[in-house]
Amino acid sequence: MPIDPDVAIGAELPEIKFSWTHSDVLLYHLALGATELRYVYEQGLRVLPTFGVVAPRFHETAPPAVSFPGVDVDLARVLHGTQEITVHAALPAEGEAVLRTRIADVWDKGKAAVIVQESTALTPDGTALYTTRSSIFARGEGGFGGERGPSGRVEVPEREPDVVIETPTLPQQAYLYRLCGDRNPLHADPGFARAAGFDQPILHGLCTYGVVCKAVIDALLDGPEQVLSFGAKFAGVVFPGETLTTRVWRDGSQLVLTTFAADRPVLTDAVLSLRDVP
Ligand SMILES: CCCCCCC[C@@H](O)CC(=O)SCCNC(=O)CCNC(=O)[C@H](O)C(C)(C)COP(=O)(O)OP(=O)(O)OC[C@H]1O[C@@H](n2cnc3c(N)ncnc32)[C@H](O)[C@@H]1OP(=O)(O)O
Repeated sequence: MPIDPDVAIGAELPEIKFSWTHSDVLLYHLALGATELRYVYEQGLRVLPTFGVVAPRFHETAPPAVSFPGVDVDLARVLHGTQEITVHAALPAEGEAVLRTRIADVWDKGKAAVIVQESTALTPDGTALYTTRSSIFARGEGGFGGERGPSGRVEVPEREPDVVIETPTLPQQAYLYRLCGDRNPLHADPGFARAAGFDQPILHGLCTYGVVCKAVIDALLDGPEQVLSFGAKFAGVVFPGETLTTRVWRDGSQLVLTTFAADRPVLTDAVLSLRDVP
């Protein structure tokens, strides 16, 4: 059975020990389309909080395998569903850490399975650097008799957005972003993309996630250190070269946002929470 929730839920995945340098951070920022000196030059480098989600596998060159205890799914069926990161302190430009991950839930959506993972990155002295919660949406893998799970909708205010941000992506964005540790052929190989049901390769969800987080920081915040957490649902695919339109509402100590590509929602249920920076 490709999915066995009794085995999967609660399973601990092997720890990942990892380290990163300025060069990794610079490449990550460039792959998001950064041109600002504070993101692309090692002196005075500011680290985007979303770097945390790619840092553990940054040097991976093989396509990801969707194979965990109780889960064995063809990569072509899988889409990134949701992503959240909470950074307990601003990320340094270099360091080392260990990532501990468990499968938190497996939901049965009938036509799909949603596999939820939670991870914590700890520094060598045991301090929690950041935590993440993410899900993958495995098409055609539902119907195993599991619970349906929550719908997880975030209310968007009815008023007009406080700010609207336009962010172009590059035609070669996915080719660049592959160098940040996700060599899923879905983002480069037209034949693989067609077999997965798309007319052309699609952009990595985590690339959209990083591009939008950066755009919001640059438009509205004092810097990346002000982000406590950022979570979003990948509600629609983005094709490299499309322009992203992000509608942002201020809501106390958080920002609620929705991102569109053309008129299609691509990031929904998106909330960026602010840290009090002294
Ligand atoms: C170990 C490594 C593993 C590999 C990790 C991934 C590697 C990466 O390289 C892969 C990627 O980056 S893929 C690119 C990023 N992701 C996307 O583009 C997905 C975009 N989303 C979609 O196409 C649709 O929303 C779609 C198709 C996701 C859902 O659309 P529909 O089929 O129309 O579903 P819908 O009828 O709207 O909802 C059915 C139930 O599913 C829940 N749901 C919907 N979208 C979800 C999402 N994105 N994440 C989690 N759950 C989601 C709905 O809530 C609904 O459940 P319920 O009825 O209980 O509310």
